[in-house]
Amino acid sequence: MVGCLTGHHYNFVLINRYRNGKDHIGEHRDAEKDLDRNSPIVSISLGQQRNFILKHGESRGKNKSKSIRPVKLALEHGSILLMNPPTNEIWYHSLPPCKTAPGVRINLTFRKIIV
Ligand SMILES: O=C(O)CCC(=O)C(=O)O
Ligand SMILES: [Fe+2]
Repeated sequence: MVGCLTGHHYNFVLINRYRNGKDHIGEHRDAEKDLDRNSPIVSISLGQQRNFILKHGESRGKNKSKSIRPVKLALEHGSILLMNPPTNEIWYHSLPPCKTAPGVRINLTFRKIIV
């Protein structure tokens, strides 16, 4: 299904389970060894809605060289988010804690690894 929707093939799925709003993931770029940089990364969200934040790599920290505003996306149940290349090279992403989110969220990310 994800392959049909996006026109790409994936051979790796990472599943994250966030028990409640305390569980979170800090700013990062996806950096699996041998991740195919030409393939989109597809994220499917199930359960509790949470915010997903994208921060431009040059607009982070004390020595930032640009002032590009972060992008906040509310990932609701059943949503599909595509990070097309080169998004993951340029932007960092995170799922911050959220006090008002009591429920469980499951996230699946489909990726392509060069084998
Ligand atoms: O849960 C999410 O929406 C993001 C997960 C993520 O960034 C990751 O597993 O690398
Ligand atoms: Fe990630």
